[in-house]
Amino acid sequence: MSLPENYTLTILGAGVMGSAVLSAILKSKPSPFPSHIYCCTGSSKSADRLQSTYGDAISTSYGTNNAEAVRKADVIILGCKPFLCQAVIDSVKDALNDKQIVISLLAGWTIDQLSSAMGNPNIARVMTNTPAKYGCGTAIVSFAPVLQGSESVAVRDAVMALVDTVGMALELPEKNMDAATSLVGSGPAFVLLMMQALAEGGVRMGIPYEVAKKCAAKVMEGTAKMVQESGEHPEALKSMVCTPGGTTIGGLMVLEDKGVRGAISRSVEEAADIAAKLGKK
Ligand SMILES: NC(=O)C1=CN([C@@H]2O[C@H](COP(=O)(O)OP(=O)(O)OC[C@H]3O[C@@H](n4cnc5c(N)ncnc54)[C@H](OP(=O)(O)O)[C@@H]3O)[C@@H](O)[C@H]2O)C=CC1
Ligand SMILES: O=C(O)[C@@H]1CCC=N1
Repeated sequence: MSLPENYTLTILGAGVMGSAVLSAILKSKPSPFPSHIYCCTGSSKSADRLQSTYGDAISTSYGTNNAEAVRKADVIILGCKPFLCQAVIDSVKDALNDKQIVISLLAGWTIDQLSSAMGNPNIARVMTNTPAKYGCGTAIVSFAPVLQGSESVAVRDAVMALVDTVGMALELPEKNMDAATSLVGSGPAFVLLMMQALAEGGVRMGIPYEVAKKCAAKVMEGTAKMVQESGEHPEALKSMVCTPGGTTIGGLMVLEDKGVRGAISRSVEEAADIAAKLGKK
């Protein structure tokens, strides 16, 4: 199984995540590149907004007109909210066929659920995040059993190339997807809370907010880069910051006293538990 040369891509539910992935694809121009991209929404207002943002790189539709865009699709990126998924699928049911490749961005919906709802076994389940829009997102990809064989290597490569445009795409078994939903999908919100708290600490001590925000963002960016480039364990890098009797060890002791480390780890666990329940509602 492989993708047709000039394939058509339809994003069914091109909201925050669907359009973040669209931006990444348009910017990176992966190969093979779709010859036509359709973006489907629920409302005319959202369709108009997408059309004015992306111009003639895409065609848009909404509501009952989405069926036509879905009928033409070789690849469908499913980007609706989990609780609307069944209704969205039902609204285009007659336009679906079992040769299409479906890339789901949804939290909670398993490959089995998607497969039976869409009448199609060719599912790639993806969890990515909002930084995708800027090409610095993360994505975890799991393939349905029917796409795991050597005869589907071209499809897997095409899907990975498409998804890798968000920044970084890694493959994991589906059993890790709820954890990935939390770590990768929700992760930016957890990090933003930490970033805002760092900035506010600076403001509390007299630094103007705009400067504090820039510093907090750059400290996080720089620290992330240092972890990636050095390959060192974060604890080893952390100990290099701690001068004996100095400022950092004092600040870290407050964080440990308040249980921040456990709270962050448990927030990942809590969000993953919620993800596991989302598709069952
Ligand atoms: N937001 C995030 O950070 C992340 C979200 N996700 C997952 O991504 C998915 C989408 O979330 P998000 O992008 O935030 O949601 P949005 O609400 O931003 O996007 C949903 C999209 O679906 C469209 N839609 C609604 N009804 C229909 C319909 N009948 N037919 C076609 N399209 C329709 C909406 O159009 P309209 O605007 O007209 O209503 C909108 O474009 C979710 O399943 C979520 O779990 C995954 C990782 C991160
Ligand atoms: O909050 C949510 O449910 C979605 C999934 C991951 C990020 N946002």
